[in-house]
Amino acid sequence: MKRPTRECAPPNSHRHPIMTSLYGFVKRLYLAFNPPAPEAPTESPLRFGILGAAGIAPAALIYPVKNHPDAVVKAVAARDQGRADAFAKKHGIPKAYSGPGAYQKLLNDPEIDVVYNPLPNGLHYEWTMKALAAGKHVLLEKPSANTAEETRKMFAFAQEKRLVLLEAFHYRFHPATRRLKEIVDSGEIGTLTKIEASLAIPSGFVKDGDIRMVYDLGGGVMMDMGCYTLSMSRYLSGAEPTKVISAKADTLPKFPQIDIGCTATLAFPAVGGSTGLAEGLTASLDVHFRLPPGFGFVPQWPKVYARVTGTRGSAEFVGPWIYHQITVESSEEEGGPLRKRTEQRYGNLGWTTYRYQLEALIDKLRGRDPEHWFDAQDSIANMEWIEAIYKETGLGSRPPSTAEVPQATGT
Ligand SMILES: NC(=O)C1=CN([C@@H]2O[C@H](COP(=O)(O)OP(=O)(O)OC[C@H]3O[C@@H](n4cnc5c(N)ncnc54)[C@H](OP(=O)(O)O)[C@@H]3O)[C@@H](O)[C@H]2O)C=CC1
Ligand SMILES: O=C1OC[C@@H](O)[C@H](O)[C@H]1O
Repeated sequence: MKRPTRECAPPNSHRHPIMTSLYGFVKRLYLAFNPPAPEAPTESPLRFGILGAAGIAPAALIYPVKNHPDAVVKAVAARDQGRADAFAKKHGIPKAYSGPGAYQKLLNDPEIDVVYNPLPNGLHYEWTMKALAAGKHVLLEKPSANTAEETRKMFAFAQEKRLVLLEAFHYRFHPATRRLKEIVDSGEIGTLTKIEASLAIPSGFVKDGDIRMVYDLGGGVMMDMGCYTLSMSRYLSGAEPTKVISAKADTLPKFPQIDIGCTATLAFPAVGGSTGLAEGLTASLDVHFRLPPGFGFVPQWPKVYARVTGTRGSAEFVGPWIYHQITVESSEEEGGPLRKRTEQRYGNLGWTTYRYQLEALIDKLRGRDPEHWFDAQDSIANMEWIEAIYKETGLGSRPPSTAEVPQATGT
C-alpha cells in the first residue's frame, strides 16, 4: 500500500516567489530534522541496528525512521561506552552496545532485522559480511567497499542468504533525480554528448583526522564524493563507461595516498539509454573536499551539480537532499532557439532523499515493489570504475580488507 503523496510546494500564491521558495526551504529543513510521527504505525515494525555512532546516522536513518510507520531503530553499537550511551540517549534508542565486541553483539541480537552500516569505507566489507552471516539485511553506506571484488562478494553472499543488501545511494530514490532521468531519456535535449558532475566543498570541513583522510579506511575524495558523480553519470547515460580517458588527483605531501581533489574524464559507448548516445559521449567528474579559498581567504562556494548536454539542449541539476532545481534549455531542432524552464519535484512534504531511500528499502523488505531500486551489478560497476579512476591517477585502489569473514559458498 502506498502512502498518499502530498506536494511540497506551498499553496500560497499571495507570497513573492522568492519568499515562497525560502519558506519552502526552511520548512523542508525543519521537517528533515523534526519529522512528524507516522499516523498509523504498524504493530511489528522492522527493527534497525546501527553499527557505530556515526555522524551521518541521524540524517540518513534515525530521522527518516521516525516518520516511517513500519520501522524503528532498536540498537546502536559504538566502541566507546560513553559514546554509545550518549548517542542512544540523544536519539531515544533503547539499546546501546559498547566495548571491543560491540558491533558483533549488535549483530547477534535477535531483535534486530536490518543493520545500517555507516562505518568507514574500509570496514564496510568486513561488517557487512558479518551482518549477512548473522542473518541481517543491510543498508550499506556508499561507496560500498574498498574494492569491486569485495562488493561482488557482499552481493553474492546476500543473494545466497536471501537477504536484502542496498548501497545507500540515497539521491537515486528522490523523485527529482528520476525526473531528470526522464527528461534526458525523453529525447528533449537530443542525443547526449557530454555529462559533467561535480561535488566539491571548501576546505575546513574535512579535517586531518577525518576517516576520509585515512588510506586504510578507504579515504580519498573519489571514494567519498566521486562515487556519487560517477554513479550519477552512469545512471544518466544509461550505459557503462568504456574507458577512463584521463584522471588526475590532487594530494598533499603529508597525505600522499589521499586524493583531496580529483578530476576524471570517462568515455561512454555510442549506444545506451533510450535515445542513443552520441559517438564520443564523455563524462567529466570534478570532486574536491578541500577547495582552496580564493585570494587565500574567501571560501569557495560548494559545487553540487550534474549537467547533461545533448544535441538539442542541456539539463542542469542542483541538489537534491532537501533542495533541488532542474534547469532545462532545449530547442525543437538542432541549432534552433533555446527555451529555458526550471522544474522542482519535491514529492512528499518534508521527505529527504534518505526518507525516499528508506521507503524503498522497507517496501523491498516487505515484498512490495519499490518505486525505484538498483541492483548488485550497479554497485559492482561503480566500484570497478572507481578503481579504474584510481589506477589512472597513479594512486591505486584503496586496500582490500584483511579481516577473516564468512563467504558465500563458491566465492
Ligand atoms: N549517505 C550520505 O549522505 C553520507 C554517507 N557517508 C558515509 O558514511 C560512512 C561514515 O561517514 P561519517 O558518518 O561521516 O563518519 P564518522 O567518522 O562520523 O563515523 C564513522 C563511524 O565509524 C566507526 N569506526 C569504527 N572503526 C573506526 C576507525 N578505525 N576509525 C574511525 N571510525 C571508526 C565509529 O564508530 P564508533 O562510534 O564505534 O566509534 C564512527 O562512529 C562513510 O562510508 C561515508 O562515506 C558519510 C556522510 C554522508
Ligand atoms: O553526501 C555526502 O557529502 C559529504 C561527504 O563527505 C559525504 O561522505 C557524502 O556522502
